[in-house]
Amino acid sequence: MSSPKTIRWGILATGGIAQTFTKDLLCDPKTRGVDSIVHTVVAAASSSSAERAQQFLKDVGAPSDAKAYGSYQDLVNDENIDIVYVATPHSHHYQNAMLCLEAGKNVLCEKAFTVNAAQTKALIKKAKEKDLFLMEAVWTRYFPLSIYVRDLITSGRLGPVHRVTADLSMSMSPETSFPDGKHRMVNPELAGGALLDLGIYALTWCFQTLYLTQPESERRRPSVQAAMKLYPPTGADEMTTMLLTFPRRKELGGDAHAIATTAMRAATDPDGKSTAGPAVRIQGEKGEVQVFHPIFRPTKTRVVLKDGTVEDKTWRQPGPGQGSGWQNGFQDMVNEEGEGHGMFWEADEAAIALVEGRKEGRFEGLEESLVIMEVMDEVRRQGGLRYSGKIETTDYPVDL
Ligand SMILES: NC(=O)C1=CN([C@@H]2O[C@H](COP(=O)(O)OP(=O)(O)OC[C@H]3O[C@@H](n4cnc5c(N)ncnc54)[C@H](OP(=O)(O)O)[C@@H]3O)[C@@H](O)[C@H]2O)C=CC1
Ligand SMILES: O=C1OC[C@@H](O)[C@H](O)[C@H]1O
Repeated sequence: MSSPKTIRWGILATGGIAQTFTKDLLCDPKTRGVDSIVHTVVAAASSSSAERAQQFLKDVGAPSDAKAYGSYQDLVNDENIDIVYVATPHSHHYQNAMLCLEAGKNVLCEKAFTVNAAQTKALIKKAKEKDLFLMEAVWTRYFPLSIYVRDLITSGRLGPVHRVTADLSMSMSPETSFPDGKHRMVNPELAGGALLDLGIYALTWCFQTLYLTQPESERRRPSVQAAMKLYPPTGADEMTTMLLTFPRRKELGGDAHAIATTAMRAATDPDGKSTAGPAVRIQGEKGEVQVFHPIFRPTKTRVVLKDGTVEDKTWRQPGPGQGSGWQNGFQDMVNEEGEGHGMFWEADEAAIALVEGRKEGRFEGLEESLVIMEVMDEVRRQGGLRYSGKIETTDYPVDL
């Protein structure tokens, strides 16, 4: 067997998810059955200071020779980096990812990919022009649990799937959690709001079950009807409801419906024990598969079939992780002792793609990311949510 290829990561930004992701990168891939690659962190950059980047590298346990930069430009100039993970707020993804691509770096960029579809299109064009890898970091798509659910659909075990409902709602008060309105969840200057932050996971479940599972030539953009409730102090959306119709040929089951919902004040799982039921239901002619909250990092599925079958499964993340989960200003997530968080699956996918010379992820290609952005554009149009010109623009570079 040939020795594993080392992929050298640069981390752009040092906030909450950058920490969680980087700790996961440093979990040994062999513990999850991956032996063709290993990850290393060669540098991190903070827009605030090199000292902050240095502290970050220490906190995550990066190799002692990893470089700390005080600007994103310095990071992308580093010739020892194979791929950059972009972990800034939504508003900054377009400018930051473009900075990386312009400098010839492959990119894994946090969700939501960009603020709008035009920006996603421009990134795709640039990546193709430069022959670089580009992927939206929708980590959940790469979980074994997601692969299992998609296999249930494509194997025909559920029969033709006609409807999917998916909800990610958090049970919190924005007034209490974000009193000054500056947090990225509610701040329009950071492209905040429920849709781009949380609703994208509800859409992810609709898309990975009703779109990705279709033969490529049969995938069609769904039509959309949407309602949005805006949060008066800032104008970001606090609750968004989407009804999608996925066009499908009669022989493949005909049109399928999906309802994707997200809200700050309501709760998918009020008691934290799933007593209220599943967060996602994928319903076919022979029965359904259910996925339980939280749908960004689910650990539990249930298959319920008309023939009386009930199959429960628990999906723990491999380790050895640094145990902590993460804390993002309104919600803590504590992992089981020794577990990783689960962000390594997407990192493995990106690394393996680099080794294989692929330019996109397998479980959410760039075309699908673009269609999802188009859907979110339409939802925002119907709901009356527009961000400032400076963060909706495709101009580059723009100082944010
Ligand atoms: N996949 C997942 O599970 C999760 C994904 N996310 C996504 O990750 C991204 C970042 O979220 P999160 O890490 O929670 O956010 P944080 O606010 O914790 O971190 C964002 C970082 O971005 C950098 N940054 C650059 N410009 C700005 C600015 N104007 N305002 C604020 N920060 C800025 C800062 O790093 P520095 O000073 O070092 O430059 C900051 O620490 C978002 O896209 C979010 O949707 C978030 C949580 C979970
Ligand atoms: O991606 C995410 O997943 C978990 C949420 O709590 C977080 O706000 C969001 O950005």
